[in-house]
Amino acid sequence: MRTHVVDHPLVAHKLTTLRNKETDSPTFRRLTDELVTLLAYEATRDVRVEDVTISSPVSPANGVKLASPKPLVVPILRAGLGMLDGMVRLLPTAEVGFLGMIRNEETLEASTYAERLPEDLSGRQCYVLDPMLATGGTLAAAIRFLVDRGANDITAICLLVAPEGCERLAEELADLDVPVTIVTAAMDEKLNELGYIVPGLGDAGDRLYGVAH
Ligand SMILES: O=P(O)(O)OC[C@H]1O[C@H](OP(=O)(O)OP(=O)(O)O)[C@H](O)[C@@H]1O
Ligand SMILES: O=c1cc[nH]c(=O)[nH]1
Ligand SMILES: [Mg+2]
Repeated sequence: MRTHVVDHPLVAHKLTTLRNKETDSPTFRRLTDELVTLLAYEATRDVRVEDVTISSPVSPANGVKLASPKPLVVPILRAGLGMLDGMVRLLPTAEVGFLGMIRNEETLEASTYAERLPEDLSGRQCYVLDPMLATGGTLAAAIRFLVDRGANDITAICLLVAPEGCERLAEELADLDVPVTIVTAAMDEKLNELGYIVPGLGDAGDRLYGVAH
């Protein structure tokens, strides 16, 4: 597993405002959207393209277009939905599949409550969207789900990751012969006793959409 922390002043600037507990929900949603587009720029460095020749107003020109099969973007509900628009702005031809997952706030175990994905993911480049990689349980389960469907090229975009979650993910995925890349705006310090990322930004889903319970 490869973890790529995007080191860019605009990313750091937007992330600082996201972390601020005074930032309201509309601003949080807008900044999430903007930040994802910056992270997606890095995450799609290896997106597959094919050669094309077009005619400019002046002469023929060789170029590229996004290749088939189309990339698949998978937001993990709920909070990952806040990252979808920013991602498909960069990959307009991508298809979108959905995974609904929830972490039990007492046991910290992740469970899946909804799934709408293509049956066969072999040969597809998959981009998973989830703002928070905390204990890593949610992302590990999501990636296993995609691999069971045949995915073998997976990149996850997370706003924030915790070192404990990255370690667990690397261990849990060690038996899957599938390269996984994590692209993130920051590797934070640690998890607290409630499984929240420190300093983190709080509950991403609640800050995007309001308190769920
Ligand atoms: O790495 P983990 O310890 O598994 O935690 C991370 C998960 O927790 C949050 O989702 P949550 O369960 O709060 O659902 P929500 O998106 O509906 O708020 C977050 O969006 C991740 O999916
Ligand atoms: O810090 C955290 C951990 C899990 N889920 C969140 O939304 N935030
Ligand atoms: Mg939540």
